[in-house]
Amino acid sequence: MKIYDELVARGLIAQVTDEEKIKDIINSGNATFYIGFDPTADSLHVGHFMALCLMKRLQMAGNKPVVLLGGGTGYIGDPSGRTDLRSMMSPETIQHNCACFKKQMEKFIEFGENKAIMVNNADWLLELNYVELLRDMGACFPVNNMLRAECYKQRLEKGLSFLEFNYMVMQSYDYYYLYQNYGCNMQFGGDDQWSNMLGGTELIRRKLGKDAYAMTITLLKNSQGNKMGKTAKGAVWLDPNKTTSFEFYQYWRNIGEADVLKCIRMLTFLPLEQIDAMDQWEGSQLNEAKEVLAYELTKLVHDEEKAQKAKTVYEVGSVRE
Ligand SMILES: N[C@@H](Cc1ccc(O)cc1)C(=O)O
Repeated sequence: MKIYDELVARGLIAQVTDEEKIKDIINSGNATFYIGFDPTADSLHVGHFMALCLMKRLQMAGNKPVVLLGGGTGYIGDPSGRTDLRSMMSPETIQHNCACFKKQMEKFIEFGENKAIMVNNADWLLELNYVELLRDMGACFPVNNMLRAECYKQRLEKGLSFLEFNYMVMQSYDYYYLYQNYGCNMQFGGDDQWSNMLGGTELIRRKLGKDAYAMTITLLKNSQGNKMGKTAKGAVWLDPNKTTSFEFYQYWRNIGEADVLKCIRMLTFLPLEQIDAMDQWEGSQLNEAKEVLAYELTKLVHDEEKAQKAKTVYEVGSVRE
């Protein structure tokens, strides 16, 4: 099975700009694609993990990943899909968080010559000149379209500042910059990023007369429609100092029966045939499926030994209860 069909079968694709083209490009390993990560905390979380896994899947199919750290966009803060106003981060916090992200990402993605590359948009965004940017790019952003963008929907009722409204321009500029400097022809991101990504493809089309593509990943939601990867204590982090390997294991081991196969499909690297066979499982077998999910993910994020240990501790705990 080619990579595009695998992504479909795993339920990972939400929206695409041009299905046939994207299919063609990623199946033949001709994409140089990027995903941006804003340094909003000092650790990556489950949503980031999904994006990194997607990068890995595409890299395994011969495509070239560009990881973009949002050391520049972090100065603004993406309002997409958020109801609340983000607090502004200091330059020190932004840099610290970028360094934390970098360290964690190196565990998942192979960087180096002919492998993945990492860039930081602080390198080009922070030196932009305001008037020059407005003259160069401003005409490519129809405000009437921007105001209709899905990502601002909730904000238009509650208030959207000019600062946040400009976020889309920055992300679009990134794509335009990476297209020109790295031959980047595709952008991936969470489904809440769709409008920002279209801003970029449109900018490239208007400024350069070229086609560039965008695809979003399905947001991980449970059967009740709530975003997954959150506990009462907050996000499920990848940093073992913030979420221990046991807590991480426990989170996945305790998810709802209705969600377990979907998560295995979307998040693990187990072969699809093996997952399809689990589709018929019911009752106590679903417990076994949860064990598979928790084990596989703990192994990927932490390591095999930690996964084994968490599994044992969990079993002992549930026998005692
Ligand atoms: N806006 C993205 C991060 C991002 C930043 C810069 C980009 O060019 C692309 C993506 C997010 O909040 O998840």
